[in-house]
Amino acid sequence: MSPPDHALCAVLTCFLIPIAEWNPSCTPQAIQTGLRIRRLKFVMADPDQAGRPSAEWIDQLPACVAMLVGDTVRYANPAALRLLRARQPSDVIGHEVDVFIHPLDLHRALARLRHAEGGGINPVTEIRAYSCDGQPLMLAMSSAIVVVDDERAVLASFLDMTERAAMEQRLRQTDEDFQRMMNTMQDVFYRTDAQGITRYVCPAVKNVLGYTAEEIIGLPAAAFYPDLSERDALVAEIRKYGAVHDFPGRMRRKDGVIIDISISTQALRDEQGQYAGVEGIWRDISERKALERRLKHLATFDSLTGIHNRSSILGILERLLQRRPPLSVLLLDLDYFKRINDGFGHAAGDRVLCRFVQIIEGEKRSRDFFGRLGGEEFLLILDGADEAEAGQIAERLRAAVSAEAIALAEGEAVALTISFGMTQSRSGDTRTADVLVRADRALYRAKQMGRNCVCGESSQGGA
Ligand SMILES: Nc1nc2c(ncn2[C@@H]2O[C@H](COP(=O)(O)OP(=O)(O)OP(=O)(O)O)[C@@H](O)[C@H]2O)c(=O)[nH]1
Repeated sequence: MSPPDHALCAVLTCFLIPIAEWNPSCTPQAIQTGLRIRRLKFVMADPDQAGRPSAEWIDQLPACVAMLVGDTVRYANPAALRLLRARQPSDVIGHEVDVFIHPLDLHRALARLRHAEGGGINPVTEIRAYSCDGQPLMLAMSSAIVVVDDERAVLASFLDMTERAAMEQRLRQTDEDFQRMMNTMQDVFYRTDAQGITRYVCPAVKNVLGYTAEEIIGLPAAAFYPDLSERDALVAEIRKYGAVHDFPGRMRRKDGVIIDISISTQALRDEQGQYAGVEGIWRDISERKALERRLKHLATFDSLTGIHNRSSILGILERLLQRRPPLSVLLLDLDYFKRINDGFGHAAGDRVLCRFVQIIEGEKRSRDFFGRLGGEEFLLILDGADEAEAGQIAERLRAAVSAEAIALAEGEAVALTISFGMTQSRSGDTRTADVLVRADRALYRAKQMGRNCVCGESSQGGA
């Protein structure tokens, strides 16, 4: 094989092998044909006639082939002309090669084309190029020096990589966008496989759980749940509905602290439709949960004394009224409380209120409900207590309060007494007001009778 035969064969083989994979009609036989380079004849004089090789097989090649003499294109096969969007061969043939090469790649490309002085084959390189109508192209080019008709020429073969380059660029861009998004996310994006092993987790996991993504990837997601039944419930829900939104859960941080999270995630399916894991987001909602708990507490409990507030205790009473009697209700009102405020100040009055609540909390039964209706008026619900039992309990509470000299900050102490109005629920009671009106009437009588006593609906009260 002469050197030009060898060179063309090698240059074309660089591309024909991949081309053969794309186009089964391009067989190794076609590559073999490349050995007939000796029979190429080029008409160098007329550009329109130039480059008509006598061997027509080269015109049939799907690979783009061009021949340069000096820097001028002397031959381009139809595939090359199509790629360069030539309307006729003279759009390419007879032109300087630099017309078709991007200025930033020109130096490198020409150096490559001229490089094969030693008779070697230039390895494939990618260059940016232009078609005849100025469209940008990305070409993969290989070349070799050949001698044709005693003239030194460069044989170049190239493939259109424009689509692939654009696709790679899009992929790179998509990947960069994804990484940027992941790096700036506050929430944790994650993916597990069908076995629940964490396959991806974004860097935000460091802020949320205290672990780096590398520490977590490869571990079972279940390892971070303090209660496995919570994770099982999540997975069951995802398998059932395909996705969950704002699913409540908890996770254990690296420092052992349990945090509240919200999970929005969906099931992944493989090509056969089989469950392949989950992909979604955890959001650290510890602050939100703490705020919710705080708001709920504020909405339920009295801020000064910590017991049920008015709406909460009346809600409990309403609920208990639906049940069967016996149910007793005590209305408690501090006696002459205004004098304490006036004599020792409002802050001392607050201290007395708090201590009074502590005494009642300590004396009432654990099943009883105690709440502040407002000011110095309180409600105690004695579930399951009839009139006799309720009377005994009320008397015990009254005695406990009056027995204590309540200490004030200034080293002083004050005596406190309570008046009680007591009533029992009746089968016709449907509204809290029905019960409260009777309790209030009884309390009024207790006040009338000199205070520090318990009055029922019919009783005369006693202290
Ligand atoms: N320190 C304090 N005082 C309160 C609070 N809520 C209501 N009070 C006071 O409770 C007092 C209630 O006075 P009154 O309605 O005259 O009742 P009283 O002095 O207890 O007299 P009787 O109920 O008739 O025995 C008023 O001085 C209110 O300002 C509170 O949260 N803190």
